[in-house]
Amino acid sequence: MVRVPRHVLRRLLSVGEDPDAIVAAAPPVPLRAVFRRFWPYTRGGRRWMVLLLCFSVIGPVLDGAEIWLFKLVVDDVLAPRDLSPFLWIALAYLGLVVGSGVLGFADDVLSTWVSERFLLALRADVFRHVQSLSLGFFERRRLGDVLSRVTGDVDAVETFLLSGVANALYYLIQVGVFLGLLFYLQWDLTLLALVIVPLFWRAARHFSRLIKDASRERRRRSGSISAIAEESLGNVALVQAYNRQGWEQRRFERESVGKFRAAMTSARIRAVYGPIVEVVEVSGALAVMAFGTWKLAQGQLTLGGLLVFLALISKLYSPLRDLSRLSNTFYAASASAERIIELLDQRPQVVEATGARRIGRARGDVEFDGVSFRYPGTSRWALSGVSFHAAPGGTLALVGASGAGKSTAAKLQLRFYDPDRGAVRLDGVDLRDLRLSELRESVAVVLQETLVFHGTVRENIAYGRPEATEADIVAAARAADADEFIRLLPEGYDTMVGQRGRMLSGGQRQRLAIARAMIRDAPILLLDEPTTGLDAQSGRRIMEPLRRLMAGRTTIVISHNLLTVRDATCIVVLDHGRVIECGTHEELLAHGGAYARLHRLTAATAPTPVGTPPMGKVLS
Ligand SMILES: Nc1ncnc2c1ncn2[C@@H]1O[C@H](COP(=O)(O)OP(=O)(O)OP(=O)(O)O)[C@@H](O)[C@H]1O
Repeated sequence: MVRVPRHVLRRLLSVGEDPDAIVAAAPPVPLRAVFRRFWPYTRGGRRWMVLLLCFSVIGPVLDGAEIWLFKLVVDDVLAPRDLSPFLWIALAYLGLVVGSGVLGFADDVLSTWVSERFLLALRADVFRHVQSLSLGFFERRRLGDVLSRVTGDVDAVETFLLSGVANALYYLIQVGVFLGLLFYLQWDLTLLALVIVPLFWRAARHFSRLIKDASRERRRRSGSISAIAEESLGNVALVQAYNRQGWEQRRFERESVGKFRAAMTSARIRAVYGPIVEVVEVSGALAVMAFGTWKLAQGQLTLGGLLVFLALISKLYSPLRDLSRLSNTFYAASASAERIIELLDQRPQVVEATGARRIGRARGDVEFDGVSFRYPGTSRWALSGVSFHAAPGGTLALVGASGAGKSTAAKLQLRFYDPDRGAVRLDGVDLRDLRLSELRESVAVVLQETLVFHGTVRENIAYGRPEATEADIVAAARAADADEFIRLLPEGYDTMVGQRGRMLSGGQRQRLAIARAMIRDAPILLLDEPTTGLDAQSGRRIMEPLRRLMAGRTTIVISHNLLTVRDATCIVVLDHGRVIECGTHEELLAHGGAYARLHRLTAATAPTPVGTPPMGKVLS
């Protein structure tokens, strides 16, 4: 016999390490913990599961009865050559077939219903949970991997919990029924047939572990593939402009090859496992046949009895084999379950305090009081002892070099993160004591990168306030100076703007964002570089709607556009996370510091303040 060296076998049946893992594998979770975790999602379908269980008992009983009828045909009709009992045996057989058909139909429909309901509940909950996570989670994780968990891995959990359990029970019941019949027929032959069970069990345990490793690697690679696809297709313009298609392709292929290898390892494990199980099974069947033939010769068994016994043995071995295979399926599916559990175990960094306060409509008094903040996992302070105050209706401008901490301050204002030291207050109340939904309702944002959803212009504006009427939408669009261009679009307010608003120009997207903020009618307005990416003319064009939007609201504006900054009630100059200057335009000019330097330079380089070079280049 050819001996395969151990190390070759190990290499064939196990997955290698990946030193440059794009997506890390989820921590292992014991099978029992996986069950406990997902069992609650079966709520609502449990009584139907009991019914399915009854079907599982009835099914094998009907199967057993069919085989029994075969024994009667051999022993009572064929052997004595007597046709008289045939009619009722034939009728019983027909009845059994019809019964099995009806049962099969009910079983198929009901089990699909139970599984799909389970998936519905789980998927909705996973998505709800992911939505509840703080911005920090999404800034750390690869979006594609999260998507692959929410879609692909969720389905695998169903295999684990419902189909898996249902099948396991079904097989167990089959084994029980057939074992009962076999013992009734010939207890000594049955005992001999059962010798193979411990062998089955050992093989299943060993191979399941190998399968689990390979499946874990497969799911991890699926996550990496989704992540790369999402990143490169989402940034297709950048990829093409920099001719990086080849590089992206190689990254994608590297992960795909990883998945392919893991799939091949799984296939090899299953391929080795199949014949091993078969050899065990055939040995058992042969032993039974030999002993059975001896008993037949001794006259201790009829021919019909032996044939039925052998038919039942194959019926018994089939669920036994399926049971041992199922353990492979269980372990494979548990690799996906681990990825879902890891997702569900993520806790939002920002949580609403119990008994959080309601403030109703805020006045718009914003205060940063000695705020220091470090992004999780970093050692540098993004903000350090930052204090400023914006009175209701006032405009506070945050200026500073790139990386000075302006957007971070905006994130803290929206409570995407909590400060490590100090406090951010709204109307004198620490944001941590406020209801999160009320805080967010108090703020309307217009971001640097305007977010436009795939949908109509109308839907995009109404996103700021879903209950807005048609008149509100048009009024907001007019105030945002967007009504005119919207009416020129092919279908006016019903025009689809494409994913991320691709059908619109940068300035049009920006005006749509202003209309959305306008309709929200919040007391606080957060403008993060609202004129970035716009040419001088478009930049100037949105100034007027912006001013209309800012009127009567507390505005925090992060801008390089000195037109907005000049009018601010207070200008805060940030540098490396610290406030280095603070005052009105005139005060800061008179002070002759960083702001005055910037102003001199921008005045010298640009005729109008709109479209000036980034302040970062000057301050840093
Ligand atoms: N999610 C993050 N995780 C870790 N560090 C971050 C994160 N976001 C920003 N930083 C770091 O925090 C610092 C402040 O960044 P921030 O985005 O607030 O700067 P900014 O003043 O808004 O810059 P810009 O004008 O270029 O938008 C930077 O050093 C940046 O590298």
